Amino acid sequence: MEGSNEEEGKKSEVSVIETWLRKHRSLYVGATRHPFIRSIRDGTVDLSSFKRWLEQDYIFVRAFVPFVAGVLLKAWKESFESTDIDVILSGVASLNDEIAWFKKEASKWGVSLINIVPQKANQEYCRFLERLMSSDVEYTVAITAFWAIESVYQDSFAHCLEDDSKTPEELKETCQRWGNDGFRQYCRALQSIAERQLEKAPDDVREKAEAAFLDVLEHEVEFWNMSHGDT
Ligand SMILES: Cc1ncc(CNC=O)c(N)n1
Repeated sequence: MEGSNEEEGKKSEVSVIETWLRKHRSLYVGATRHPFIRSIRDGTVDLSSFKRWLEQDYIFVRAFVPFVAGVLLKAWKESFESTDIDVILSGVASLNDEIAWFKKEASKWGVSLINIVPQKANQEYCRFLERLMSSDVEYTVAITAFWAIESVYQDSFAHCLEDDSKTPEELKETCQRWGNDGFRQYCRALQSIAERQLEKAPDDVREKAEAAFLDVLEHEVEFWNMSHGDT
């Protein structure tokens, strides 16, 4: 019986996020199985591409900190679940380690992190984050984008650590950073917060969140594209 689930107030079996992942499968795969990631996984990665990614990602991560702080602020104002704060705060804490890691990793590769020029794709991605920090963007939309941003990295780098991968030894630590089990669980925690918010959101907010999810995927593809160095 069509619509009976809703009439009885039951949740449909397929979650909102699962529905989106099915609907936008090719874009999701494009963001998580990008040629740059595939090249790490098959060991053919060009080290100048890797270094370019490292420099640009450091800039991105610095801009990501205030974004996550903004999500924290929205959670505090709009959510009645205090555990949301704990999950988001753990994200802030891991960014602190991450920034230290970037500095260490850059020196290992002889890359300088001062005076890096952000490429166009990076600038656009950072501008997108800034727009999401505006107080008129709902917590549901921001937490959905946050989940998507973290999950693309988790899914991409975990792929480079699968049993049959040929990831070069010197890149494994990078892949571990986002591909490890703790990060996977953190992404799942973000996903369940986003899902809970989406289930109770009005249609227009859910549509805005879906648009933000797609924007994240597109920005991630463009971000990986920068590693080619031809933009
Ligand atoms: C472009 C991009 N997207 C997602 C992440 C993962 N989040 C924090 O580290 C990242 N570092 N860079």
